[in-house]
Amino acid sequence: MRLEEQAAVQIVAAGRRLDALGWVPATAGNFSVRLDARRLAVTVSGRHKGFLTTDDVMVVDLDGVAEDPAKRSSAETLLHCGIYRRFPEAGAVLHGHSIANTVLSRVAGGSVTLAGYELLKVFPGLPTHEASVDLPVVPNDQDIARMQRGLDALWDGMGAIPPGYLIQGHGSYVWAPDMPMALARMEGLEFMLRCVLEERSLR
Ligand SMILES: CSCCC(=O)C(=O)COP(=O)(O)O
Ligand SMILES: [Zn+2]
Repeated sequence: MRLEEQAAVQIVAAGRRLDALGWVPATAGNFSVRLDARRLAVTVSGRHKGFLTTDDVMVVDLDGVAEDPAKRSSAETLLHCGIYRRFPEAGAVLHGHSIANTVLSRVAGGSVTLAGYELLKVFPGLPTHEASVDLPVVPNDQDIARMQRGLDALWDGMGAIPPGYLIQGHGSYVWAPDMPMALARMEGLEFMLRCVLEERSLR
């Protein structure tokens, strides 16, 4: 199977998985896989991510320019490109809109601290639960290029950058070296966000 076809199959399967978990309601969410040093496979804009076919995946370059100009890539393509440009180890990117990530992103301020959870081990460099990750929360913006510039400025000022972030009132982005690992990170992250939400509701 060609690299593009393999990536499309992985993206279709990821959509089914995240839809089953309720994290891509309506036409929310978008996914991508890096193909090589300058290209990625990404979802077509506006499709329901639980019902994707391989035709709903297209190829763009790291500037977001489509190989097939007849297709329109995700409205958030430049956020995927921003991750692949910045993090050479990133091989797959997932974006979802869960209730937990949306609610927490609205009440959290500039970051959500995840501390003491066994599932922190899904993130790189955290071999124990005795760790803490400050997940950045950035303002939502319909100007995606401007949002990416804000992220780049934020990352410039950070030491260790966690492989994910939240967008206020919008959703989460997570990346990893490949799609299975990106799915694991998203599931781990969403589990911890749900825990944070439930713990807050007990206070
Ligand atoms: C109805 S969801 C609004 C757009 C969005 O946030 C999203 O994740 C999906 O956009 P896309 O263009 O990738 O389908
Ligand atoms: Zn979105």
